[in-house]
Amino acid sequence: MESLLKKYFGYSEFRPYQKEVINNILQKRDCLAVMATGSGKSLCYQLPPLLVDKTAIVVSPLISLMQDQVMSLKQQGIRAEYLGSAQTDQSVNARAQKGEYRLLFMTPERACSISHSFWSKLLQAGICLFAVDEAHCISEWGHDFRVEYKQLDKLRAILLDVPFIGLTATATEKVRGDIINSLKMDDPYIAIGSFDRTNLFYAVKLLSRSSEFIENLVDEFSKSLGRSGPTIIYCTTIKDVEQVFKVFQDAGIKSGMYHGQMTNKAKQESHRSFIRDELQVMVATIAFGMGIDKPNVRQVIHYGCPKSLETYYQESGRCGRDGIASVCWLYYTRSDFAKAEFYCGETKSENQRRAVVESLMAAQRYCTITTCRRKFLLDYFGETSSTTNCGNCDNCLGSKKEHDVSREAFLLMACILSCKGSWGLNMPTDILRGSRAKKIMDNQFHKLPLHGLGKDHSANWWKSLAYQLISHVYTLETYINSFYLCISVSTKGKQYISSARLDHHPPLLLPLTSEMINGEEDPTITGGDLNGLATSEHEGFSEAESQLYHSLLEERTNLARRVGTAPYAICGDQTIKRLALIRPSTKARLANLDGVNQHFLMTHGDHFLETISRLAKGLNLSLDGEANIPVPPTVNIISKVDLTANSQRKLAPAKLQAWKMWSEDGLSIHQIASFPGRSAPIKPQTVLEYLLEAAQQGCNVNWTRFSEEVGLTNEIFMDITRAISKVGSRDKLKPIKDALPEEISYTHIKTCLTMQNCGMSLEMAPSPCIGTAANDEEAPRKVDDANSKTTALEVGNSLEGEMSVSCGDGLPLGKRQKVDGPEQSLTSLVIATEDGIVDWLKNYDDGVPIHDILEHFNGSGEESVIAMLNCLEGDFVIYKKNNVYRIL
Ligand SMILES: Nc1ncnc2c1ncn2[C@@H]1O[C@H](COP(=O)(O)OP(=O)(O)OP(=O)(O)O)[C@@H](O)[C@H]1O
Repeated sequence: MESLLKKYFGYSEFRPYQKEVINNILQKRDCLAVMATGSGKSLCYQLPPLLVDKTAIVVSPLISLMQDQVMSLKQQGIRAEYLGSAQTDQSVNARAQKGEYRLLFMTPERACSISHSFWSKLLQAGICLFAVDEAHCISEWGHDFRVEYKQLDKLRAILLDVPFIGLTATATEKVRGDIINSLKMDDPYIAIGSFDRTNLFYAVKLLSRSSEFIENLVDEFSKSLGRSGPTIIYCTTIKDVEQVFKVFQDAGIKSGMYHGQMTNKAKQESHRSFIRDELQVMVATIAFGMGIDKPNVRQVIHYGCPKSLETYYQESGRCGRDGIASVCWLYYTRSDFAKAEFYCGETKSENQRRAVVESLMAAQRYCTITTCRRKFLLDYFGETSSTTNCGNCDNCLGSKKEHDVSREAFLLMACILSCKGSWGLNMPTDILRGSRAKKIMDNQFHKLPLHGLGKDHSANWWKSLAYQLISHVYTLETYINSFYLCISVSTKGKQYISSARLDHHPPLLLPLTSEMINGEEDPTITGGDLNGLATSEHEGFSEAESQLYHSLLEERTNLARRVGTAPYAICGDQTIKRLALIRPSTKARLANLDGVNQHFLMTHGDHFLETISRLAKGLNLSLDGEANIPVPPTVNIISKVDLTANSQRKLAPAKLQAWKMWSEDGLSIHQIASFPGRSAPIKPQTVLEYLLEAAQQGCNVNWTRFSEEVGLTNEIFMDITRAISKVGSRDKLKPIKDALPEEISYTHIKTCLTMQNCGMSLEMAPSPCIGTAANDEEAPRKVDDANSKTTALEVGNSLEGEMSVSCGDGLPLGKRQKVDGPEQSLTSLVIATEDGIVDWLKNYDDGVPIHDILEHFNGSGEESVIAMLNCLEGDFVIYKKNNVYRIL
């Protein structure tokens, strides 16, 4: 499963719940996935068809959404299409029913009207799942109810044995129940992921709806231009869209607009330009809601509070779907909350009306709280969050000091209680401000002792206080007759009142909102907060890397234009970030990056490698920077010096020091162990291990000298080689030791294995050293092998001049790997070839670490095996995850 994830999507790991959902789908179980926007729900229905080679049907509410998904999937080398009126290719229908597409998208209307014969043919070809995307549209309790979604249950009777999958980012418990019932799901597997979009910064501000505000917004945006990334500005009315769009356009900012009164063609053009990064800003109504699949939107600004908290979560969730830090600003006016009646206009049932009103109230709360906004959102969606300070919203970051508002809170709550009956917030506010309006006089409220006691604060100040009291549950706001908000004092509030008197109140500390401090709605905007975004996106970049990142983004845009697709469909911003940070120089390194899939590598790999190399040179940046993922050295021919230098960097200081003392200073193992400069002597065995590891890592070792020191004779070397052959494995030392005479020690075995690991064949085996610790110049003795056909010494003799052998010595492969005659079977040396590696890796689903691969292919040198692995990786035949190689 992981292999296909890497091959098609470029990712090396599943995100939470993806694997579980996929496994359940494969077992044909219905599933409901409620996972945050941008959490990777799509993958749950995209991967199964590739795993089982059947078609996945995906029902999606909007043509534009389907078109974008199909475009991206095609860029990933996946056969995908959509059925619908906008489909211009006449052959799609016929090909679809033959099962030619792995993913087939359609609207709910289309799904319900498709002929029986289409379904039966496609069923014959194979349907692996029926996914309902944006499944909350099925529920009257959802914020986006669509009648046509309700019809989908009809398909259960046709698509027998096909698992149904509901996917949504926003579903309260009620909505979840509705989805399950409506789709007639049978004991579904339910995955409820976190709603927390940790990369999003949330902020809210009360605004004064004025041209001054919009101009300020444009100013602020212009300051961060070029760094702020694609932005959506959502407006609540078409009039606002047109006004905001005009100001942005007049300021020379590449902007587009999108609303329901535009022609389809104009909407499509606007949408297309935005996803192709031709526009910096899209000013839109909710019509540009879930239809936008662009993962690199960096800011979502709401000019006016949306009609529900679900809508806000969904729209703000368009931002930063690729996981990069992004910003969501909401500017609201109080009049936004007086629209309940308007929003209920099209509702059909009392249930729907209540749902609409409750969601609007929740949105209002979200705007007016002074506590953590993230926590509020999470609580609303039923997720318990332990933190009260997320550190990534305006309320958590702002230094809102608490003030004692006991007197004012007492007055307001006492006034609400005195009014009795069901009044909105205006009534107690007006009473406190000393109003003598008709409604006050008619109700005799001017005679209340509290009348006029709150003159020193504006009406808005009192309303803000009221919202604070609501969010701290001293007061409550409830709807009467669905639309009219009525304020009352909660039990907690009543307890407070009873503990206080007119002239003495226990302290009540609450943070003041900006409008309580500034007095009025504020036409200024955020004061540089939009700028903050640009910095966070470039976290971890040096100046030059940031330049490279932007040039690569530009390169991707140009490439996308040539190919006729959206830049994000070529690869995500995260991938471009990795490219700018790591700057791979070879295909293997490129393949190893998260986000790089086979299609990208094959289609654009060379182009990006060449671009990175050229741009990095111009910016004086080295290639192959430090990656989080360790990358094997791409060695074809590496000189001894290079390799040793490399290895030295990898060795721990103590080991490196031991190796230097032994090889450069000529000290013996014993001398090193008890070297006077050492704070405490170490065991000779430890020194020996250090030296063997240094050799494994590529440091030059004079094996003649080493063998002399450890008493490894030629006979012993041969005996060990034979024992390994008999045992059939090099994995464990004990069985090898048991197969040998007593006098042959573990040290001998380890030395012999290390020599083999270092690519030494018998041919290269240092002859005199394997003699009897005599001198190196001594003529080689002839040692009979078990079959007494030929001798190691005779073969080894020919290389006598190369007694000092380094691993990774750059010797021609053939020369190093050659093992003559019977020695080959005798020693079980396995020579690496690309096919051989692939065949062998096929046996290990969980992959094999490099160490084991080298150990298995003991007939080849480390660098040649790594070079082969690199080639295979670059060709997307194998891939590496957590330093383990697997077949793709
Ligand atoms: N396992 C993964 N590793 C890394 N990135 C992933 C993984 N799965 C998905 N993604 C990426 O996450 C981003 C969001 O994924 P996706 O579009 O599936 O989100 P979604 O949950 O369907 O969001 P929405 O509710 O907005 O439709 C995409 O860029 C996708 O490529």
